[in-house]
Amino acid sequence: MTASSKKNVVVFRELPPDQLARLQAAHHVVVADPKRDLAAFQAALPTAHGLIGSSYPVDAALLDRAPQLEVISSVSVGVDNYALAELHTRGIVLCHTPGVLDETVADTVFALLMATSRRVVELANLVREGRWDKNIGEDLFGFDVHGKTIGLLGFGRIGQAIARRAALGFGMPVLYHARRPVDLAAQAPELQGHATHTPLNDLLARADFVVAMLPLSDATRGMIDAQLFAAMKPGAVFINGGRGATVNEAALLAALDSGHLRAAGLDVFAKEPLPMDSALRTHPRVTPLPHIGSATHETRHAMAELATTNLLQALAGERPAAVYDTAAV
Ligand SMILES: NC(=O)c1ccc[n+]([C@@H]2O[C@H](COP(=O)([O-])OP(=O)(O)OC[C@H]3O[C@@H](n4cnc5c(N)ncnc54)[C@H](O)[C@@H]3O)[C@@H](O)[C@H]2O)c1
Ligand SMILES: O=C(O)[C@H](O)CO
Repeated sequence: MTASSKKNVVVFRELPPDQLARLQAAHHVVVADPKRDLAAFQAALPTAHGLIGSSYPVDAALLDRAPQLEVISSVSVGVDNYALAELHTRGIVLCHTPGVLDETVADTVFALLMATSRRVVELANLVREGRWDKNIGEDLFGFDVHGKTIGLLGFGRIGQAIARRAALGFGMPVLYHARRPVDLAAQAPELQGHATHTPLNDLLARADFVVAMLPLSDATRGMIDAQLFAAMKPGAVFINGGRGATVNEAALLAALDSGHLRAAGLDVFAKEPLPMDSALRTHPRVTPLPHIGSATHETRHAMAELATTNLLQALAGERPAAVYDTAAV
């Protein structure tokens, strides 16, 4: 890399040292997290050719401050933080991290299935708090996971990884709702005979576990509302591993409080971190997690590595490994 071909990169969320070093070897790098030092971040934008980071909204006003921007590399698979149409209009490439986190996020979702149905957190607290003074009674029994029907809202990369665990590990029939049926023979032959594309209301009426693994878009914002909760089987468990804003949280609380839903396991919320006054934080039948779907050492490193590769490729004028098609929105 010659001095003249070096470009200006702004790292707006911490990267592992080895990935930061890859960027620094090739380009001029400024590390500026807008949540810690907004002024430093904004000062770096006018000359930035590339941005890399996550969990920060990139809107038209921010893009106006960055007239030289060529590429944004998100260290996430979800792209709901980015003004997609603006990026398309301005010819700015958007990269993300599909694939490398599928199995880890599916593990997290399964942890929520197990925790909600077997009351893991509630019963661990009983032991911790010194309340295990006799054998537990039926009032604290759980609900089997194996053999139950799972209904997936969203059957993409991660939805299919959840389906593999459910069908092949736990003997669960899989129903799914997606924008279009998946060609299982070509894309997921191991799920042939196990997973069925199902009309939404039919899925909701039959599933013991309804698992949302949807991206957030204009079409999915607030999609899981009072009507959908009412259509779920009485006693169903609801799990959300996609994005919080796909759910109407007041409607979810009402479905829990009426006893219609057995429990909910949530990794994502409409507002994150979850506000202290949210009833979801302390509800006895909600297992809340702090958006940890992909949060293992191995997977977060793999995401950072892919995002760094994407950025380096784009700045070198090559097609990055994982480009998000902003024209498709
Ligand atoms: N909790 C976490 O930490 C975590 C981690 C990774 C991803 N996610 C979220 O999960 C989402 C899904 O990731 P993926 O890699 O599986 O994506 P994907 O693009 O492979 O799959 C998305 C699925 O949703 C379906 N879908 C999209 N819009 C729909 C609509 N309007 N109605 C019905 N179905 C619709 C698609 O048909 C597809 O089946 C991400 O966009 C991200 O928001 C969360
Ligand atoms: O979209 C993703 O990759 C996860 O939600 C982490 O932000």
